Amino acid sequence: MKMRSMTMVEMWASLGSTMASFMFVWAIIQRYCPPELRRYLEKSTNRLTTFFNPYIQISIHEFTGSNLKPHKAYGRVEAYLSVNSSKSAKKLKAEMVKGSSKLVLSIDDHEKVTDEFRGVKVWWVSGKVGSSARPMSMYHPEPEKRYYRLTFHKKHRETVTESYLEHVMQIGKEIRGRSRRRKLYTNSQKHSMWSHIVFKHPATFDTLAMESEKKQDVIEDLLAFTQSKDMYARIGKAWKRGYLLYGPPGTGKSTMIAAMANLLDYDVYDLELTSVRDNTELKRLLIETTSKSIIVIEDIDCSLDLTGQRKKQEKSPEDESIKGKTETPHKEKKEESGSKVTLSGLLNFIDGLWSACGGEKIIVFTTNYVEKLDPALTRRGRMDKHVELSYCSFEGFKVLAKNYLELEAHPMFQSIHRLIEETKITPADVAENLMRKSPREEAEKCLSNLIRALQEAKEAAAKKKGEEESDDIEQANEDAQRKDKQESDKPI
Ligand SMILES: Nc1ncnc2c1ncn2[C@@H]1O[C@H](COP(=O)(O)OP(=O)(O)OP(=O)(O)O)[C@@H](O)[C@H]1O
Repeated sequence: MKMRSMTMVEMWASLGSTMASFMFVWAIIQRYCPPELRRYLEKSTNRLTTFFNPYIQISIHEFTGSNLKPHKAYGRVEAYLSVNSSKSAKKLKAEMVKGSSKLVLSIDDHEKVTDEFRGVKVWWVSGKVGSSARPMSMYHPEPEKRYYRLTFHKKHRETVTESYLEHVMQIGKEIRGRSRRRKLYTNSQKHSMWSHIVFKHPATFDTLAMESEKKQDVIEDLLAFTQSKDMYARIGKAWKRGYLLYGPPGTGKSTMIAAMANLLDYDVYDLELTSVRDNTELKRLLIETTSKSIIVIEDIDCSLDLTGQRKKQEKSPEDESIKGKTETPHKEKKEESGSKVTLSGLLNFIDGLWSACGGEKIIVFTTNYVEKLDPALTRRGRMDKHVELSYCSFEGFKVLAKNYLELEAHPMFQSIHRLIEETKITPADVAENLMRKSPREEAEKCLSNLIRALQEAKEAAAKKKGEEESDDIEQANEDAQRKDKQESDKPI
């Protein structure tokens, strides 16, 4: 027994001295060897260890090369590990994501976690390079480059590369989708590029004042669109759908776009056409939009003189550039935009080759004056669905009364029902009257405000109609007198 323990001690002592000698030799090599020989030795040692090492490693980097955008795969691994392995990790990082009050946990740098998939054990470790390395310059230190490294036994190569990684990507994508904050993009004139803020709008189809049948039709159309990827591929059509929302100001066109984005969980790109310099810039902005998004051009009739352009285009080549016209008798006059976007550029934007890039996109145009639009723009195929938003009906009022006053029925509803059917009032005006001016204001007060507004609107309409009728009579009299005079002036 004594003999055996002596042997162990000796063995450890000899191993220790071998290690020490090896380290010494390695230090000498590092210091005195020419770089070429050192690199050769490093390579050979690496090859040797790899040959004997039964484990395989896969690294997933946040950035590679000169890429400025982080790799999707890195984000998905991060999301996957934050949920699946953060419970077993001993060192975690907690970060507050901008715009959210929730702390997001992820495994800390150089922390190792274990995961299991179909009985296969794998290890993940997070790391970073760059920050501690020599800075590129005092003013431009080399940015930190983070990565995740996956280690597994070589006998599981097939399971890991063919199934496990796909599983991680899939789950990571779902987790990111759930925690994703949607964005509202707009194109700024200065840099002609998209800038964004977090998109938060409370509007839903439930809070939208609109006939329920019409509403249901739009909801079904939108949902059918999102589930029709295969159908679009089969018929060889780009996976996009055009909506034209039209109706008087204050009838809920913008509100409906917000409800659409909330229903589908899409980002919104609010395209200010008058800020787009020309067709090339329009194309570039389109290419930069991501999938699962709604691209909106509001008040299309005010953004460009589309009818004027069409006439000119009939005479001149297609690509003739015409200055964006901002004049409109109905809307506020906008500043001279200097935009050279043409109708053909806009049509290309909707259904040219580039419009198919990215997939799953909805394009929405809004206008107060549908009759002013060029038919080329609104024809089916380009604008697949035309939705009219109109004056408030009694059904619409009931939605607003529920939203604003939490009322589903009230004796005063009867008068409102009668008046609203006889009057043209926008949902925006109804909403304005139903809004409590202070938290203590009684619902009855708001309902009487609305009744008064409806009566005033009815009287104003009757007065206008009376004036128009007397104008018509006056005009008819004048016409008759002129005709009589012409008759009497005729030579007999
Ligand atoms: N159909 C509606 N349902 C619910 N709220 C509405 C509706 N229409 C208007 N509103 C209310 O009126 C406000 C203005 O409406 P919105 O901006 O959606 O109208 P619009 O038709 O887009 O007007 P414009 O043509 O002037 O852009 C909204 O913020 C909302 O509070």
